Amino acid sequence: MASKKSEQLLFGTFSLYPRTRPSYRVSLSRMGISYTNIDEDDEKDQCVKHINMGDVVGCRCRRSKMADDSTAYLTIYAYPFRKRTMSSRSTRIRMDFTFGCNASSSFDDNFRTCAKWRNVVTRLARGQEVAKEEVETCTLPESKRLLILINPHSGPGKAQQIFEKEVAPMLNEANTDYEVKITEHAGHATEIMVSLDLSQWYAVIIVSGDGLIYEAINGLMKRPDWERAIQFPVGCLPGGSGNALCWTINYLAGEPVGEEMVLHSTFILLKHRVIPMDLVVIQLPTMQVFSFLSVAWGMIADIDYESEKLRAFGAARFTIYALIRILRPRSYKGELAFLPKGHYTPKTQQTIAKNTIRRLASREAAGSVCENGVIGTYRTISQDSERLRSASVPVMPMSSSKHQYARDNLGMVFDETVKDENLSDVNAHSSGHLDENKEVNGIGASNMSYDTEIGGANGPVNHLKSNDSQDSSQASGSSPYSPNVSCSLLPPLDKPVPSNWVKVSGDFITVLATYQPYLGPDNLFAPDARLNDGCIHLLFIRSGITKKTLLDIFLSIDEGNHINSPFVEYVKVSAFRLTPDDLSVGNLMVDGEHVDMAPVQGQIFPQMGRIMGIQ
Ligand SMILES: Nc1ncnc2c1ncn2[C@@H]1O[C@H](COP(=O)(O)OP(=O)(O)OP(=O)(O)O)[C@@H](O)[C@H]1O
Repeated sequence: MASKKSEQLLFGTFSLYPRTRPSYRVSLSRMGISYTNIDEDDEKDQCVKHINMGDVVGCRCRRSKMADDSTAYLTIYAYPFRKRTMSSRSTRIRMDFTFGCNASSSFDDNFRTCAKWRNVVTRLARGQEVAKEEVETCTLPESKRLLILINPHSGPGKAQQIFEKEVAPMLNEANTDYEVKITEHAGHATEIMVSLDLSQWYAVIIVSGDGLIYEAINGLMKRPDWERAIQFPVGCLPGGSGNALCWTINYLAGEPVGEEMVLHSTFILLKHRVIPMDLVVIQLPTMQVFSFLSVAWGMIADIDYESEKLRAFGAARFTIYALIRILRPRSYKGELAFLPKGHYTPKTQQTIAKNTIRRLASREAAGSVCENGVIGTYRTISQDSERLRSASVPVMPMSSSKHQYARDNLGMVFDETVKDENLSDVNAHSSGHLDENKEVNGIGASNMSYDTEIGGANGPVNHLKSNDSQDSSQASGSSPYSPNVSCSLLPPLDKPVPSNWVKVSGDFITVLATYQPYLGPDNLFAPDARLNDGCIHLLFIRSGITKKTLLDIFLSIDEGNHINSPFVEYVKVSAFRLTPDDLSVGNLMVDGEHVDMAPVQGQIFPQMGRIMGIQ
């Protein structure tokens, strides 16, 4: 396996722009690109340098603006980890490497060489397999556009600016075609997803907070073809104030969280991976929604909803409001019922094993290796190291016979939108002779149609099929729930839960059902949760604890240590029901959206959706 990764696929002699000397021997393997100075006169800089394929997002061929220059250029864009100054933490930084090919006196020949390298590098950077015998004929991956939905009012109102300044340049580096739509009103993303011709797009990318992701997912579920539509990949970039799903995706991908979030989230998108994501069907008396994040009641819901008035503070609004609510705690009466995944033992009867959480300690990246074209990161967990992402591969094979969306082969487009500042690292040392926008007539044109896609949607998951044992009232046509998803574990809300469910009643400070580790910046509520682990992670805190204890619990959420508290019950379940006693007080939040206070129940639907991420 190791030898296959290091197998040399291509090699050649190049210069390193902007200099024409020395010459470098450059070789390409599945692990990356290595280059060594082979100019005997130049004794400096003789060591082998390596660009890790896992760090590469894209590659472009270019030519000089000088008409008589026959050199063709290959620019590789990579985002390796670098230690931050004055910090033990690492974040990715942008680097570009431009190799000049001048082996022939003919520009066309040199360009063909660069195009061959570009095609192989682009595929490897996206984690696609390239066999040695395919190298000579390898083309760019097929292309479909990304639909970018931007909410101009999310978070501090900077989503559009963030996209234009930080995201668009990276998409261009990776030759990714996209179209931007700015949402015009609340509910617009739902409308777009209800009527979108999904076959024309690779994925929808939400540049907003979790509210717009919720709209997009529920828009897909409103379609007559919802069973297939819900498999349409959704990606996200942090433009809101909470951005819980972005935190989760970065965390589970082994990328840094909380620093340079836009850069790291975009980096993940450019790997073009799609992975399954659990959804939870949430039923209230008058509606049914499809949740990807959480249901919160009590203190956590109060912080989320009532801190809206502090929106201008960005993510800090949650911390400020949490402190206010810890000083003035409220409790709420109700009954919580749930169907545990295994045997449930209340916390008071358990031995609390402190410091045993296998959390991912995401800020302690210790190094990186490349595997399957994706960088894998070792993170320090206590004294051990745990390998993340080693098995990361495209979820949906390109050749899947179940692929439902017609492939869209776009013609060659030389990207006119790439601005000179994308070349700044190179041009800073040059007289700006490279001309990326100049069309290379006829050369390799058939190879230069490009594609943002490696996967696409798979066929629908069978667990969504109707189930006759489902509650009859919902199947009878009198149900307010649409579409008629088979919730075999959930009785009608006005009927008692089955006897194998556990019931807990009394006064609660908060109840949280979540299916993602992060629920917001530094809010690692369920450190063990994964995007597709088939579990609802149910946490609840009962009243009767001191403000100091409550403060300690909240202060330990950023590392996920709160689940070790004897006062925090934590259980993995398949379904739950929450019945508040008094519907006139408190807040109920589904995925951060406020809903009318009412009894609520939910059931997990493993791998119902698709998300762009790396696992
Ligand atoms: N053009 C618009 N004008 C007003 N509201 C909009 C517009 N586009 C979308 N919305 C609404 O804005 C709401 C808030 O968006 P979103 O949740 O994405 O951001 P946020 O609340 O800042 O982030 P987070 O949920 O991460 O805290 C959504 O419920 C959405 O319906």
